[in-house]
Amino acid sequence: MDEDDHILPKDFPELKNDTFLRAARGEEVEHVPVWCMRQAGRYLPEFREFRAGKDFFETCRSPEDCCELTLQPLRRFPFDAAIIFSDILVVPQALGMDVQMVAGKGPTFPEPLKEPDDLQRLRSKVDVASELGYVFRAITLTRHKLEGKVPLIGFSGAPWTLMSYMIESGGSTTHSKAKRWLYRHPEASHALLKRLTDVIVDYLLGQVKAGAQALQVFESHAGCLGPVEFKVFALPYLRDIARRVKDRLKESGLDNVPMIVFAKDGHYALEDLSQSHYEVVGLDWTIDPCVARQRTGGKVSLQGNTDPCALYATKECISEIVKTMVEAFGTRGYIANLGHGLYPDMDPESVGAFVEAVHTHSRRLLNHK
Ligand SMILES: Cc1c2[nH]c(c1CCC(=O)O)Cc1[nH]c(c(CCC(=O)O)c1C)Cc1[nH]c(c(CCC(=O)O)c1C)Cc1[nH]c(c(C)c1CCC(=O)O)C2
Repeated sequence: MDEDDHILPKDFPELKNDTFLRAARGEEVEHVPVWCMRQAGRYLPEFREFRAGKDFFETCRSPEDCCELTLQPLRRFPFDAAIIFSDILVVPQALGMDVQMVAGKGPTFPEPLKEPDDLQRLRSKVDVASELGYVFRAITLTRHKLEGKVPLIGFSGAPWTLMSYMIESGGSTTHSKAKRWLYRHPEASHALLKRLTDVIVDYLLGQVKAGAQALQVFESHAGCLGPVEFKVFALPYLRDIARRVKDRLKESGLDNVPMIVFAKDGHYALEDLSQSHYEVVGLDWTIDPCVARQRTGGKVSLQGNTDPCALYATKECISEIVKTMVEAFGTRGYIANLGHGLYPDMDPESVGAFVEAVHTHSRRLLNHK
């Protein structure tokens, strides 16, 4: 047995940089914290080298590999947070579904859910400790190996986004198979969303117990719903997750952790999202920062929202874009990030320029107050 198998979720090294956590809670900071979605990814040559020839979910099931991939971007850039290397699709796997990562195609479900009867194929009770214990072990190991440098973020996919993958089998532009369920089988849809919610609550709680210091919930497929469907099939479950995770943390005598909801292309729901028990609302790049501030009324911290493609610009341009963004969001209650994940063809130097620009411009603004 590897010595890491004995690593326990206690006696973690003291946190040295809590800027991200303070910004999430709307407290004062010395600079605006920054991290990037998909910061552990294929744009890094060391990531490509490490992952070469290995199955994606095999990697996800190895705590040592997840730890190494989580730490890689932090060795290069002064990010203010780490996000555990894993994937949102480990939850459908825990429910008993087969998911493959196909090179050049992305995630694929060989036997997707087709009709409500297919729900019987799902495990009726999911013991997250045994099905997803490998993620908890990855988090605990990474918390130790991070040496308190920055906080570690855990995450999950949101119920609607996971449901759409389980029905579509993979990526889709219309999501029409999954949306068909919403209109044709609303009861079965709610049954599935409820089951996903129950697993996600246990899963997120387990991540905090294992050492996650913040949680992000990815509603990546909010954009294919409209405001009415979102209110019925997404928002109630997102709310339920935040409320139940917070209640359960309290019951367990654990400290609250900041929770981030990222509903991509879901700004039609911004007001609702800002009142759904999450401390932070993540934004994609299609919304103006000032409008987002207005519509969320200072109730929550905001995270985002540089267009990932802005990283194809020159260093000087990136700096200007970041300056405008930080000035618009303001330095309080703000976490800089991209509006979605980094792409594999991006230049690591541009990521470095982005991080540096956030720190430099925000420090300048804060020093002039
Ligand atoms: C929808 C979604 C997925 N996974 C995730 C989402 C939500 C965020 C979003 O909206 O993008 C979340 C995710 N996936 C991954 C992370 C790790 C942490 C990080 O952000 O650095 C996170 C937070 C690793 C990953 N997950 C995946 C990769 C790339 C594949 C590889 O490493 O071999 C990584 C680094 C694979 C994956 N996983 C998924 C897709 C669509 C793909 C294929 C993407 C592609 O091929 O470009 C599902």
